[in-house]
Parts: sequence; C-alpha cells; structure tokens
Amino acid sequence: MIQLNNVSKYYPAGFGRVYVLRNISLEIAQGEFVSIMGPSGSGKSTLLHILGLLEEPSEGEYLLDDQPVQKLSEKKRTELHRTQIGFVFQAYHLIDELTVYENIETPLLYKGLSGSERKSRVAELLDRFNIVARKDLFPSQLSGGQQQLVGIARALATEPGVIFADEPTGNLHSDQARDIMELFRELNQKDGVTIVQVTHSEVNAEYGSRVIRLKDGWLEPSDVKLVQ
Ligand SMILES: Nc1ncnc2c1ncn2[C@@H]1O[C@H](COP(=O)(O)OP(=O)(O)OP(=O)(O)O)[C@@H](O)[C@H]1O
Repeated sequence: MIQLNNVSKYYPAGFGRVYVLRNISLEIAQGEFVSIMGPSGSGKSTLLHILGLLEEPSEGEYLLDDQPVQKLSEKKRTELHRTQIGFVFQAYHLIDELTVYENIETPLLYKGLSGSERKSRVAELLDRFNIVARKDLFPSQLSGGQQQLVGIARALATEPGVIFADEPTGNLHSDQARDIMELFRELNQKDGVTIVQVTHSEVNAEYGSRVIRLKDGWLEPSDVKLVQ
C-alpha cells in the first residue's frame, strides 16, 4: 500500500542543507498497524507528513497504492489526500467555530456528498463513538479525550484506507489514551484500516504490530531493507 524508495527531506541552511530524513526506504502493507518511534527531532513527524501527503520529499519516490505520488497532478494528489487518507493530530486541530457535528461533516462537504448521505454518515460516526449527545457542542466544551474522538471520527468520515496519527494521545490522560488506542486497535482489526502512528510511548506502540525506528533522520538498522 505504501512504499518509499530512498526518500530524503532537507531544508536549506546557510550555504548548505540540513537533512531531516535520509535515504528512507520502507514498505507498509494494507492492514498493518505501524508505530514510528525515535528521539525528539529524529524526523518522525516529517516522515508522517510525507506519508500523509502534507509535505513532499526532497528526493526519492513515494508510491501510494502503486501510484507515484509526486508525478500526480496537484488536483489528483488533493483528491487522494481527501479520500484515501485520514490524519489525526496531537492537538486535535478541530475547527473551533464549528460544532462536533459540523466538524465531522466537513470532509464530506469537500468530497461532494449529498445532504442525506452526509447526514447518515455523520449519524453513524456519532453513534459509533458514543458522542450523539454532544453533537451540538463546540470543541472548547469537550474534554481532550472527547475532542480526540471527534478528530478521529472526522478522519474516518470519508472511509479512508489509512489513518496517520501524530502522537494522538500526547495531550491526554492515561485512561483517555488507552481508550483512543483501543479504538485504533478495533479500527485496525475489525475494519481493516491501516494505521501509522508516531508515538513516544512504548505502551502505545504495543497496540501495533511493527515499530519503525528513526535516529537522526536515518532508519534504525532493523528496518533498513537491503537493496536487491
Ligand atoms: N520547515 C523546517 N525548516 C527547517 N528545519 C525543520 C523544518 N521542519 C522541521 N525541521 C527540523 O527537522 C527535524 C525533525 O523534525 P520532526 O518534527 O520531524 O521531528 P520529530 O522526530 O517528530 O520530533 P518530536 O518528537 O520532537 O516531535 C527537527 O530538527 C526540526 O527542527
């Protein structure tokens, strides 16, 4: 589903470059639940942003569902981002001025679904996540755990094949964190959603089936694939 070939990311610095990711080659199969770990500044979020089409690599190739992402038109890439990918942020990134219902509905407006299709999809998600009673509240009226549930419901609205989550429990208490991780496990095991999370927590990583470790922008040796 996901294949990176020799992907690097750098930023200009003075007369040179600072490399954030170096020569990353990896594969993630459909249905996997993968955790990206490593010290602060090792490039985890940058890697996740590239995978989630929020940033572009400086070098190398990214194939998503066998499509070479950089060769797609801007329009196709945006469409891929909107329909195939759900992104969950540590700080939720909900729209403060919109209610819970409206936040979850937003990606469906972009996707161009009819009013009745949107209504039934949002109702299904509210019901599944037990937040029907909170549908008319604004994000500021919710706890962190509830906000993250809304963030995940929003990410799932378009029924993406993969969810990218950047420290999804980083702002939560341990009970709330456990609920969110159990939800991810269920989405992965029951619904077959591929999950790629960045986490600092070994406990969270145990919910997944594989760990990718980064250090100073390099993949740790256990994850380096030998070129054949
Ligand atoms: N736009 C940018 N310009 C220059 N350097 C950048 C830019 N974005 C990120 N970096 C640098 O890239 C490095 C990796 O950042 P990244 O956020 O991917 O690390 P991380 O492993 O997710 O860290 P943390 O665990 O602290 O969130 C950092 O040293 C950061 O300063």
